[in-house]
Amino acid sequence: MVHHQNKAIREGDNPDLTAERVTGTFDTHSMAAQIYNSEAHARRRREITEIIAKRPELHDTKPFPFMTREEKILESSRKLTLITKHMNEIIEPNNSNEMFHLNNEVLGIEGHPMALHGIMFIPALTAQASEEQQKKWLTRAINREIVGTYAQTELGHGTNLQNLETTATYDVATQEFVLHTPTITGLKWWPGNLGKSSNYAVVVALMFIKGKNYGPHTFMVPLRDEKTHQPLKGITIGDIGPKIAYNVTDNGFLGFDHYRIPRTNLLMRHTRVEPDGTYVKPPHAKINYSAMVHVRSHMITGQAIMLSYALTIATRYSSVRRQGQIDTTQPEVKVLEYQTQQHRLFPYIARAYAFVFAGAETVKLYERVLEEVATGNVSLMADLHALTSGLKSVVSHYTAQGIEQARMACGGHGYSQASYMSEIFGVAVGGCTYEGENMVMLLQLARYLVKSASLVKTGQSSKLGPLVAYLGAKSDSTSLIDRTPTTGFAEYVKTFQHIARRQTLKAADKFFGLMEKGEKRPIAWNKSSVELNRASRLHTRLYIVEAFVRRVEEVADPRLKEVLTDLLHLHVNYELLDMSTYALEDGFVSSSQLDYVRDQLYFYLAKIRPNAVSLVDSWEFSDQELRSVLGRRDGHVYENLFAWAKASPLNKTDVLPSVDKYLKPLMESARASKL
Ligand SMILES: CCCCC/C=C\C/C=C\C/C=C\C/C=C\C/C=C/C(=O)SCCNC(=O)CCNC(=O)[C@H](O)C(C)(C)COP(=O)(O)OP(=O)(O)OC[C@H]1O[C@@H](n2cnc3c(N)ncnc32)[C@H](O)[C@@H]1OP(=O)(O)O
Ligand SMILES: Cc1cc2nc3c(=O)[nH]c(=O)nc-3n(C[C@H](O)[C@H](O)[C@H](O)COP(=O)(O)OP(=O)(O)OC[C@H]3O[C@@H](n4cnc5c(N)ncnc54)[C@H](O)[C@@H]3O)c2cc1C
Repeated sequence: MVHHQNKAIREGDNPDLTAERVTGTFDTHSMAAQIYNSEAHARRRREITEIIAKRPELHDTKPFPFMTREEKILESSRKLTLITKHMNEIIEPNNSNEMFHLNNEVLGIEGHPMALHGIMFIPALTAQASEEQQKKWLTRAINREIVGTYAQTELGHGTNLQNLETTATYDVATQEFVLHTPTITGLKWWPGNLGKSSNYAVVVALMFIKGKNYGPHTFMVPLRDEKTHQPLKGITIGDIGPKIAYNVTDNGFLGFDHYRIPRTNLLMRHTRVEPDGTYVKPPHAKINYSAMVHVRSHMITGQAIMLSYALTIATRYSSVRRQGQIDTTQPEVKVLEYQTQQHRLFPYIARAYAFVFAGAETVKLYERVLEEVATGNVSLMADLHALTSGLKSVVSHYTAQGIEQARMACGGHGYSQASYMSEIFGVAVGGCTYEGENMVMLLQLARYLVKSASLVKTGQSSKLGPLVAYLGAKSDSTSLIDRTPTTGFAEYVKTFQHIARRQTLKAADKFFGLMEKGEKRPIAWNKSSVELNRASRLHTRLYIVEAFVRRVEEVADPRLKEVLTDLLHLHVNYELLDMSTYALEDGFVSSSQLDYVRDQLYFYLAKIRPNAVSLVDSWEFSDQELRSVLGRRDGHVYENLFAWAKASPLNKTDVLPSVDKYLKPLMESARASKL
């Protein structure tokens, strides 16, 4: 038995796909350890996949696209119950990374009845509930004695939290908060699993004490009877209906009619209200936004995974799909041979790697900030907020674009739900909206950048934090890309720094200039906001490049280092071309330098070509996790597409009731009228 570098090779696979794997120059298990940030976790992922493969009760009973929403929810609940019961036989207790993988394999990406329970409800209680409150609720939540969600967004307001309409008015006499929804637009709207599954929620409401509005605060609120699951008196609750995707999650609505909860249901780790109504303010005004920051920090990796699902499907399929010739004397080629196909897919493969490396750094910073905040040190909260706001927006935007490119790269079959592309796109693109609409979050980062620009302009660059220190540096007069002997990636990084710095300072100048001309601050802000968001994007893309460079520098295995270096070359050249307007407009990069960048791009497309399949295989998605006929590991696409079509519910009978009822009579009457 030959041992190949690519560990996905099996006998009996489509030979076209095997041929791709044989050309791989690096060990895919070792690359998985880079992607999943540790050899141990990558190994555990494989072990978990194997355990699941041997347990048919954890497999889908039929393809998701053939199920109704109700069937999917039932099926998902069945599997959720099983994995909850048998969790300790499959994953290490309380290992959230393993849990994430188990969920993706068994439950899939369309959500499940406890999605928000793990992603936001438990994190909100962990970060915001006092020790005493945690004893009361957190243990029950972890044991799944209760199921919760995070209810913040309303029908009328999602972005502007200060204008939420749900109120929590403190009644000193009874020591209770009275939750109330005064209008239709004040109904909570969107919270995942609120509609039908949760019996508790962390609810965000404007807190009023003795007539004073203290702004948004978080409350632990029982919604349904723990025994009957019936809504409690004073609660109006239900599902908001089908969405673009993610339909196994019952996003819901919620209204309160003068609904009373004890004072002690205000989450009081950082904020307190004494029995007499005295308010004790938190060490940082936005400390109770932590559940959002938790998801924003983790969703970078989540988005990278969804982008990689689509790229795995498209790259494997492009290796078995033959269409047309390049040399007309030769047989039809794999569509992956076309430079246009490579240009469509490979830069996104590089982006997916870049995103997962940036995501790992973000989670590390998040965990550090979480620990520090627990001890009262809030000094890094603003940096983390700025970083995650930018990354969340940039990564989800390019992820959606990349998935759509991958879908189109699969031609007509990409449009079939057999590819699973539409669901992957629908789920991923939700990330552009949830946890803060992308434009809004870019503007949050812009506030941080403008403050930093102001330090530069006032000669206080030494006060800049590490993430923005480059703003205080001076650029060379022009980029030295292609002008110096090999300088690694340093020249590219300097060029991206120049572009981000120039745009940030320019946008800040515009904003400050408008104010100097007499515009009020918010008007000046609005009139500068497109330019400010451009700065936020460029700053974030610089961060992503730097995270990629940092990772490649750390890699010791020479084979991995070589292919990751190739990917990084592709990434920096592609990114620079993509933002070339900024580079050209002040002459920092010349058009002849861009020709060099273009040549480099084409060179690295060709260099990566033999490793393309191995690069996507390295994510080690099982067929169960991918749920795509086109993306099958074995490459046997056509026979399985035919089997899939035959299994379509419409093919259960040869003649549909609709034909009997309508089409047959229509044709019969048409024939009769001709007689
Ligand atoms: C392996 C582990 C697996 C874990 C799995 C985890 C994730 C998996 C991946 C994917 C997730 C999958 C599924 C989840 C699906 C859906 C869940 C969705 C949930 C939701 O959408 S919940 C609702 C989210 N809503 C929002 O995000 C609303 C957006 N709006 C806001 O955040 C705020 O309104 C605002 C825009 C930030 C403004 O805040 P506001 O208080 O009104 O503003 P100002 O008073 O003007 O203050 C601005 C001021 O405050 C600073 N600030 C704001 N936020 C923070 C913060 N969080 N930390 C620190 N500082 C903050 C800001 O910087 C400004 O400071 P200035 O100094 O400039 O004044
Ligand atoms: C799949 C999904 C799951 C969700 N899950 C949850 C959940 O579990 N819990 C929960 O509470 N919520 C949830 N949400 C709600 C989500 O967080 C909000 O929809 C999101 O924060 C955007 O708010 P919005 O809908 O009010 O958009 P809006 O703010 O109305 O945005 C509309 C447009 O206005 C622009 N805009 C708004 N304000 C500004 C501004 N200040 N400056 C410039 N432009 C602006 C936006 O950029 C956008 O183009 C979910 C949403 C989705 C799609």
